[in-house]
Amino acid sequence: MSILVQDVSKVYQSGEVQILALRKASLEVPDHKVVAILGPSGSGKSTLLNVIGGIDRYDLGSITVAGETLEALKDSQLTEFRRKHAGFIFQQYNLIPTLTVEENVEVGRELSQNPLDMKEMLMKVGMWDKKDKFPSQLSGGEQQRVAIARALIKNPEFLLCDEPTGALDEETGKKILKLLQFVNKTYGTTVLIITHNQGIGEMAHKVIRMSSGEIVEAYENENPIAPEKVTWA
Ligand SMILES: Nc1ncnc2c1ncn2[C@@H]1O[C@H](COP(=O)(O)OP(=O)(O)OP(=O)(O)O)[C@@H](O)[C@H]1O
Repeated sequence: MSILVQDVSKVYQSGEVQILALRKASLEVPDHKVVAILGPSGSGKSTLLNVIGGIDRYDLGSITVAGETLEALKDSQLTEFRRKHAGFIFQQYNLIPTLTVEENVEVGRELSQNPLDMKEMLMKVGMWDKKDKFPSQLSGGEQQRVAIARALIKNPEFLLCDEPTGALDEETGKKILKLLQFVNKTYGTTVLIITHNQGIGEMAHKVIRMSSGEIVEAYENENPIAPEKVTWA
């Protein structure tokens, strides 16, 4: 099992107020799957992704990812885990504006002991011919492709995507989903996608729905559909 989350709870302290962002969440994700995480704003989706990826700590429960039990790791080991195993994609791309496409992807490469080839990576995401451009010279979809290349060049086992198509129109968003599905098939990367778009669940092997910090529904799709057929909402 590539990801095993067992009864995980997380509390945020906001002044006097305690917010229970995760309530005994449990989840199993086998290797090489695409998982969609659905749920309303504030339901705990990002918190779940962040604890799985080792960005955040949790208060109770256990998470095992790629054979590592995360609550047993010291901070430096958790950083090492994150660098080695996890790639992150965000809605707002988070590219460095003063670096070119190639230099941005190089940032991801430098984090890895075993990186993939730069040219191959930029060809795969369709950005080789724009390798010397700066982020401001690219469309949103192109910037997201660069962000995907930056996350992938270190050859992570997991790609954790927080609203990867949230800032994109339908046509561009579907191209990004197609790229994520391609990555899953080609490299065997496990892909977790947070989305408000219910339709994206149709292309996932597994769908989970969150509400008020709980995983209230989990089901599997026997035949995930192609991203271009996803109902866009
Ligand atoms: N750093 C923080 N400090 C305090 N509260 C937080 C923090 N991060 C998240 N929360 C709270 O925890 C709860 C879960 O937030 P989370 O971001 O995981 O939800 P989400 O489902 O990803 O929401 P969205 O779809 O709006 O991104 C919310 O009530 C949120 O306000």
